[in-house]
Amino acid sequence: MKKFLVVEDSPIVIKIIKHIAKLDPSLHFDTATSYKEAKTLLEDNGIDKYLAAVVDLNLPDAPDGEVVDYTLSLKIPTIVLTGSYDEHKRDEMLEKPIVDYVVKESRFSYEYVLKLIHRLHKNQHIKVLVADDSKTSRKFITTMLQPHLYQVIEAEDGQQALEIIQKDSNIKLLITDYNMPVMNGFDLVKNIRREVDKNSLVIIGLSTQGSGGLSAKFIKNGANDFLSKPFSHEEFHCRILHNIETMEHVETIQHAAYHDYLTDLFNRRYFYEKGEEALSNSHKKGTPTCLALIDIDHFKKINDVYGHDAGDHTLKEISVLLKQAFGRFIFARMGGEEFCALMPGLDINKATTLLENFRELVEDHIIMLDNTSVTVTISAGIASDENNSLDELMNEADRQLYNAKEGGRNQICAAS
Ligand SMILES: Nc1nc2c(ncn2[C@@H]2O[C@H](COP(=O)(O)OP(=O)(O)OP(=O)(O)O)[C@@H](O)[C@H]2O)c(=O)[nH]1
Repeated sequence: MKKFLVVEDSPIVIKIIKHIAKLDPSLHFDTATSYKEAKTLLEDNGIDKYLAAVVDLNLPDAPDGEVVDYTLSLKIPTIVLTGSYDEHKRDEMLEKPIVDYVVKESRFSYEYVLKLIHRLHKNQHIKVLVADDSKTSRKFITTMLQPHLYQVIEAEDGQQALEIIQKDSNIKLLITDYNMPVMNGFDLVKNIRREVDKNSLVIIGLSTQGSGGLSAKFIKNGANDFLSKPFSHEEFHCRILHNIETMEHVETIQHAAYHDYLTDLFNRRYFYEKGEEALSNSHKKGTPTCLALIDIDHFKKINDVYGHDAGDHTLKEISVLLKQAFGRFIFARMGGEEFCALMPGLDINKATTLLENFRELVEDHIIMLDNTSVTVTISAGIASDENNSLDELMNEADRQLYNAKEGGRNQICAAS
């Protein structure tokens, strides 16, 4: 992560920021104790070195927030961190395109500033679409989003917005007006929700106050939230932040629910959910499908001889090879040293060839441990689909895996 710049003359404040930032190894910052020093630092290092600036309003050579104007003039996202709460000053600052205005009240204020820095870092990868037929309104919203480093795209009507979203799955937030030509905001939301759910794209509707429950209608049509015009700088950003963070939390939970903690491969739950779906599609289309159960041979020995950490490392290495070999299929760590792959489109001959290649890949792969290196082998059982259920395929593959183990391991057995 890029560095941030702290412009602050109080040694105590610098010490607190240093202390809190130390707890997070991804955070790095430079300090300047005056306007002059900040200027020299930015001229010497270049503005691209900094993600953002955290600026005190009252410095010996800049007593009235002059550094804020300076960093903003360089288009550096600027967070004001001030010791005094002055309502007038605060309103004056929030008129400028600053990221936020934070009062040094407690440890939480500093933690909040560092959270903002992380947010700015993440925002760089978030695409936002602003749909409004009024150029002035679009510009107004874009101007509020840009200091927060979002990638902003604009659309002039609902139809244009829909087409942009259909083409670009990286758009994570849509801010849309209601009244637009060609397609209005409600129809836009309804159309989007046929394809993209609330956890993949946040939609915030814009409604004008006194316009007869537009906000509720937006939500009923599938928007995550709404903003009533006119809204304040802080309300705008709080709503956006709240919704984006909720989406990110859901993403984290979904990832944890479907992935194995050690290897980050998909887990049994994912395999059964996606596998049933894929198998039923294959049955409908009449395409062949094979299922392989793969098991590392004598894995217990790795743990016993080299320790549990070496065992974990081996599982991770084999998982990387699995991703390479089965990346286009549905595959998962089912538990322990057992993996499973469902291969729609492959008949038994093609599946056997793929598994044979994988067996050789594993056999030839050298796993580096702390003081030594090892190789392992795998055995696998393959079952082919003859309108069988996933459980039946699994049982047959398990019988074939048993044969492979009994036959001396390091081999593939397939149901004929
Ligand atoms: N390090 C590590 N070991 C694990 C993990 N999950 C399961 N194991 C170990 O995997 C070993 C599996 O041993 P067995 O079922 O006897 O199988 P094996 O030694 O591979 O022998 P065969 O399958 O018959 O070739 C056990 O010792 C488990 O403790 C894990 O996440 N990490």
